[in-house]
Amino acid sequence: MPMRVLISDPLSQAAVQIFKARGVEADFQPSLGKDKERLAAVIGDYDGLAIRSATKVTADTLAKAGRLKIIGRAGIGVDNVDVAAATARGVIVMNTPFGNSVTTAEHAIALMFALARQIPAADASTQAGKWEKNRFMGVEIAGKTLGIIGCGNIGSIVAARALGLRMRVVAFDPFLSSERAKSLGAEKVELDELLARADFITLHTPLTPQTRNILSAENLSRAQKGVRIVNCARGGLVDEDALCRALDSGHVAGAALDVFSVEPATSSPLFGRENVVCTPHLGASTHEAQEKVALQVAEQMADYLTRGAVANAVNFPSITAEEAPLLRPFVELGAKLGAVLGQIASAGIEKFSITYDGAVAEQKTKAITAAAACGMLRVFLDQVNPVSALHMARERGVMVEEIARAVESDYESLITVRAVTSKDEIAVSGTVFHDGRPRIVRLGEIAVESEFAPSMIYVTNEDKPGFIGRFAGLLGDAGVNIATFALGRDRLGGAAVALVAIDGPAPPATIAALRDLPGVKQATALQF
Ligand SMILES: NC(=O)c1ccc[n+]([C@@H]2O[C@H](COP(=O)([O-])OP(=O)(O)OC[C@H]3O[C@@H](n4cnc5c(N)ncnc54)[C@H](O)[C@@H]3O)[C@@H](O)[C@H]2O)c1
Ligand SMILES: O=C(O)CC[C@@H](O)C(=O)O
Repeated sequence: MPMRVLISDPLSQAAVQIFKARGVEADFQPSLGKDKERLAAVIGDYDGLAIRSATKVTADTLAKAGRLKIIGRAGIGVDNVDVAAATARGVIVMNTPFGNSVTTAEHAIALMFALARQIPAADASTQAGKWEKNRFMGVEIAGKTLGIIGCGNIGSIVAARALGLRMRVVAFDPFLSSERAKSLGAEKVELDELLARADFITLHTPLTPQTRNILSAENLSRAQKGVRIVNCARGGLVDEDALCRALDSGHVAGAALDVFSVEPATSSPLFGRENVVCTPHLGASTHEAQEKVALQVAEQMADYLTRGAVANAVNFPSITAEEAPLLRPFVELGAKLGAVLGQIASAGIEKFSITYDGAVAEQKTKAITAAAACGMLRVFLDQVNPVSALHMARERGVMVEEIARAVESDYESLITVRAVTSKDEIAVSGTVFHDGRPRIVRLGEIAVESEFAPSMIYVTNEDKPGFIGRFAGLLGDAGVNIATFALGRDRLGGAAVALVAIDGPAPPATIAALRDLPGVKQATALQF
């Protein structure tokens, strides 16, 4: 039976030709993705689903997709796909990480000019026959400072364009090395400095727990008076209510938004303001970019469906069918240990190392290393996959080291991941017992044994009487149910760690309150 792909969003028709040429049947139904029920009714007939951003692939949709093997996103963000549910069902999710970068960077620059010269309001006024020459006084771009939050593919292109416009560029990105910043012609700074110096701020990060509301009321208040903000990345990076208040007070002189916390955004308190420019998530919408991403996604999907080749998958490590059963639990362990490092790191990671002790050192450790680096990077980058993780780490100036030793330890196999940050060094070790389940067995130098749970809290504190009672009491008062509680310390009265599995994600307010408990040095919510 021929492979069948459904194209449920408005992709370039060029994709259909590629599928046909590769012997894959393609149904082009570009508005189907907006109709959740119709999509659920037909999805069971397809091996592949090619989408942009309108189709929401939920766990419910996936539950009806018995035949589905692959979801191809013609674009970057896969936040409209429940990747965890797809992974659980063995469905590969792939994207096209670079095809629309230039186009989106150009949109950010276009929005910056629109803001600086009030072009939309001036256009409306002129076309209404008013000729209000004195009403629209703009600001010059040259000589101004552009603050780029998130300097990956798109942020780097924006930096190059801004330098060409004779702007000064400062960038905040925990994964940007000073050398890389220098080669881009930008100055690497911390967020506070960026806020204090930027005349224009442009956002180019994925939406993650760390970046949600990165422009919060507090951070907006730290920005220069008269700052102008551009968001072409993801809704949710800017606190929209706080932005309204800052625009009302005049602290923020203007904002240009391509993305919104709820999309489609058909109403918003931000609408109707002269100093706000809005576009309906058009960042990637050029003929050139759409042609590129459609061709690329069709090639990648056809390659997988006809030859089993995987490229740009966000949820699939490269392991052969024979290696899979032996390697899978260690790959899972590596990914989770990496995710711990990424989440507890308090500063940019400069070096990442992974040490294999015992039997695991004889395995195909490259796949585990890739999974571990991917787990760490995925905290910061939404399109990283195990195949690209090491390349992306190096590209961001992170040194990666792998050490395999056939030495004896307390465990048959022990994996330790270690990160050197600009502030400190952190390490976490784990193993897989005979039940096949990965466990943490050491945090830093402190032994502590815990299985992984979807939501956990990691705390480091001074080993003093009364701490555990206060800790558990605080969680209880916040309605947070403890599933398991693992403790360790280096010596009586020394440094202690707690690793607590909880039922559901930790509320940020609870984590903040934990940090205020006497003796607590660090409290971090972990998600796996
Ligand atoms: N508006 C659109 O139509 C459109 C089009 C394409 C991409 N996008 C979005 O633009 C964003 C950037 O895309 P990209 O291809 O440049 O991604 P990228 O992964 O190449 O770059 C993202 C950068 O953000 C940095 N980052 C992560 N967490 C951070 C944090 N807490 N603080 C500061 N920096 C952080 C990463 O280190 C990385 O360098 C994505 O969210 C993507 O979905 C939007
Ligand atoms: O497909 C689109 O129009 C938006 C794409 C963009 O948000 C992306 O993440 O690539």
